Parts: sequence; C-alpha cells; structure tokens
Amino acid sequence: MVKASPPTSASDPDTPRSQAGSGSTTADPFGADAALMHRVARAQDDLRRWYPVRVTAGSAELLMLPAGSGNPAMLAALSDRLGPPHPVITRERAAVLKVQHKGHETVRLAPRADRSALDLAALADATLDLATPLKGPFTTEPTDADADRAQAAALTLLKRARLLPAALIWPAPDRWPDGAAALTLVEADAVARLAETGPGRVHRIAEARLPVAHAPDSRLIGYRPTDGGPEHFALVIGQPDRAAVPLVRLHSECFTGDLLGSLKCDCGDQLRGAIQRIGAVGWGALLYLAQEGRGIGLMSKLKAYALQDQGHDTVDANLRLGFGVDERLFDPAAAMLRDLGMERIRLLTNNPAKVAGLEALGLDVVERVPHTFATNPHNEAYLATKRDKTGHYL
Ligand SMILES: Nc1nc2c(ncn2[C@@H]2O[C@H](COP(=O)(O)OP(=O)(O)OP(=O)(O)O)[C@@H](O)[C@H]2O)c(=O)[nH]1
Ligand SMILES: [Zn+2]
Repeated sequence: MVKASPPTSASDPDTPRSQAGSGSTTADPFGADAALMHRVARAQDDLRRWYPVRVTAGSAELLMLPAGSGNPAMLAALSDRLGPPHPVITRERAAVLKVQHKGHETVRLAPRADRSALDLAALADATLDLATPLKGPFTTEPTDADADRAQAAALTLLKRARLLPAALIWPAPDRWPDGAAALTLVEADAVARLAETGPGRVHRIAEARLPVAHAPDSRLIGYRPTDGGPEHFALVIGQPDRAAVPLVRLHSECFTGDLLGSLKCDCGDQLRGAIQRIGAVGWGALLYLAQEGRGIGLMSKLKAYALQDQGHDTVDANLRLGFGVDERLFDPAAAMLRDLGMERIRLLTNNPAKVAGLEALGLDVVERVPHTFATNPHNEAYLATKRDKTGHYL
C-alpha cells in the first residue's frame, strides 16, 4: 500500500489527518480574522440565493445583488427604495459590450430608469445577447480607489460563489432600506485575502484503497480547502519508487466529458488515459480538481456551451460571459502534491500554463509528458482553439 507523508495532526478520526499549505493555523480561532472570513462565506451563500449583501472598502460601501433574474421581487423592492441599480461588470464583459473604460478590473455603468429586469439580466448573461439586443451606448461612472476595491470584492465574491461576475449595486445609499442592517456585511480586504490564500490551504480528510481499472494498486485521498471551497481528490497510483520521478496528471473536473462522455472535449479520454499510463509506469498520482469549466463552474460552462452553439469558440465564450480565459488556480494542486511528498514530478499535459503555474509555486516539473488523444468531428475546433489561442502543444 502507498505510504504518503505521515499525518501531522492527531489521529482522532474527526480531525483532519494533515494540513498542507502555508499559515494554516490562526492565533485565535474566535478572533476578528475568523469572523471576517465567516462573513465572506456567508455572503457567498446569500448571493447564491440572490439575497443582497453589503461590501465595504475604506470610505466606500455598497449594497449588491447578483445580476440576473433570480429574485425579481428583491430587485423591484431595492429599486423602489434606492433608485435603479448601477451595474458593475468585469473589463472582459465591458469589452464585449463595447463600453469605453479606463482599464480597471471592474467597470461601473450609470443607472438608468428605463432598464427592465431583463435588460439588467442581459448585461450579465451573454446567452441573452441575441434575444435581447443590448441597449447601449453605455455610460460609465467614475470611481475612486475605495469604490474600485469594493467592486472588485463584489465580483470576486460572485466568482467564488460560482455565479456570473456581474453585480447590481447601490453605492452608499443615504438611507439604507429597512432590514439592511441584518444583511451580511463583508470587508473587501477580507474577500481579497481569502481568495488569495484560501484555496491553497488544504486538509487531508479521508483516504482508502481504491482499485480502479488499469491501476488496481491505487489509493484515493480526499482534501478539503480550509476556506470551505469544493473538495479535491488525489488518486495515488502504485508504490513509491525512490529511483523514479512520479508521473502526475492534474485533471480539472469535467462533468460533461468525464461522466457523460461528451464529444465536445477530450477530458474523458485524458482522465482514463492518465490512469492507464500512470498505472503502467507504476508510480504517480492523478489529481481530480474541483475546477469545473476551467474554474467557472458547471452552470457557467453550460452557458459557454450555449454561446459555442452560436458560433463562439471556447476562449471567446468565457470572455463574453465576463470571465477570464482560464480562472483556475494551481494552489490546491501544489498543496496536495506537497502533502503527497511529490515535489519533483513528470507532468502529463499539453498546457504550458500548468507547468509554469506549478513551477511558480515551487514545484519542480522535470518533464512535460504529452497527453493527446485521437480527435473526433465534435472536438476538432475546440482543440484547434487551444493550440491557436492558449498555446497548447497540440
Ligand atoms: N469554460 C470552459 N471550460 C471547458 C470547456 N471545455 C472544457 N472545459 C473545461 O476545461 C477543463 C479541462 O481542463 P484540462 O483537461 O486540465 O485541460 P487543459 O488545461 O487544456 O490542459 P491539458 O489537458 O493538461 O493539456 C475542465 O474543467 C473542463 O470542464 C469550454 O468550452 N469552456
Ligand atoms: Zn471536458
């Protein structure tokens, strides 16, 4: 059986078996820092239910709702009391809407009383672009540094909650509506700090032997990020071999390809192919990372697929929705590899960004091992886009 690095904490079954990543203990578990983080997590949960939250940064304060049509009664109530909302979008979405802006991370549009709820939803959701021709021209509103930080935090919260990165905000209302005092209030700095350091701190929670096809001598190890984010798994294959550098695959979850057998991508082949190859060499790991849709989440990936049905490629579809081309972080993978004692690896990938991302976090990728499979008529364009736009070796 594979022996990974020994647990660093007590063997009480309810406690995490080990921690990986830096600074995973806080001086005071009930201190101010913990309370700030708790509010960020609560805010994400509120936003997923289309419930408003408040964000502060220095002298700026805003009330926000996710853009979209999930809670029309709340949008109407807030608009009644505070006037029409100011939409805040990413600079990627601003480029699609042809909004002139100063290159800030977020762009705030001026409120307009004649925008319907559907118009507001269409500002965020590119799948509505054809059905709802966008009613520009759009006027931007100037923002100071504090407002920029608050807006950036608002969109970071939405991305962390796996929602589209567009918000309807009401900046610093003179009179908060009744009930606003009870809303979750988060500080922009806490959001930024959690987004930066949270995903790279993981606890090893559970592990067991898991014989799989082509690699019967395997163990599945489960990790939970300390920020409460989605859980990642490592399938450790074979026996540690001091003479060999482990063969590793970082696989980002793909529900459509891994489970449904979608022909639009190469994920299913890559997943099973990686297990087979690592099994054949006898020592390595497959990390199964909860980073669906290159980190935008399955719902947004489905929207990206709808845009691809309209003729956009995989890169443009992400940008049209307001996301970056690739929203994944390599921090959880690096923390898991460290925990597994795999700091020098051979990496199965065609993606130069994966090699660079792991090396930037201090891992030693001694070799990139190509990982290509036969194409089919449905994924040829997708793979060509990876080669031409994201620099994949294909
Ligand atoms: N947003 C988006 N994600 C996609 C699309 N097609 C596949 N994905 C996701 O892309 C990820 C696949 O990543 P990987 O298999 O790691 O591929 P890669 O980054 O190209 O790198 P290698 O396969 O290692 O060369 C999975 O999370 C898929 O869900 C798409 O059209 N849009
Ligand atoms: Zn896929």
